[in-house]
Amino acid sequence: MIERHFERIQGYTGPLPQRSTQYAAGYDIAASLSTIIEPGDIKLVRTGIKVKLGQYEYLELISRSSLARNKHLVLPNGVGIIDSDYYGNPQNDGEIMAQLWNISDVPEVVNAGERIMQGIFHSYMIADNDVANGVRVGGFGSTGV
Ligand SMILES: O=c1ccn([C@H]2C[C@H](O)[C@@H](COP(=O)(O)OP(=O)(O)OP(=O)(O)O)O2)c(=O)[nH]1
Repeated sequence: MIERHFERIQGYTGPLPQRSTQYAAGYDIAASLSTIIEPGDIKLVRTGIKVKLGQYEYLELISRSSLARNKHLVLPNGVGIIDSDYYGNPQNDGEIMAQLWNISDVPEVVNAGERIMQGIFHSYMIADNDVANGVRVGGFGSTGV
């Protein structure tokens, strides 16, 4: 059986991500800490959540469309990819981080408990001649420039 589920990072007591309707594709993910993002700044917002994935699976992290409309916060990288080997990494235990860019000219506040992202499970394929054998130690540039 493939294990695929969300877990809390140690110390976080908030809710686990949920889908809001029977046919929603995305699991809504909330900020775990209130964060102020200054105009033009990009910040990593904590979620308190990690995700256990099966082999050849990833979680696609997309912002909720209301976030851009209501708060002028967007993902500068378009989408975030949460790799299965990010789970439990020695740097931050695999905490899912929302990388948010304030495109307005006023400071914007993300409140703890506010649903900001959605996570969608996907599977992927690899090439026949794939030789990758590195071990992930973190995220956000941990494998080099
Ligand atoms: O929005 C994001 C994007 C990435 N990550 C985490 C999970 C992912 O598995 C890891 C690496 O992401 P990515 O491969 O996109 O970043 P990179 O800049 O290539 O860094 P690395 O060298 O660590 O792979 O960082 C997040 O928490 N949120």
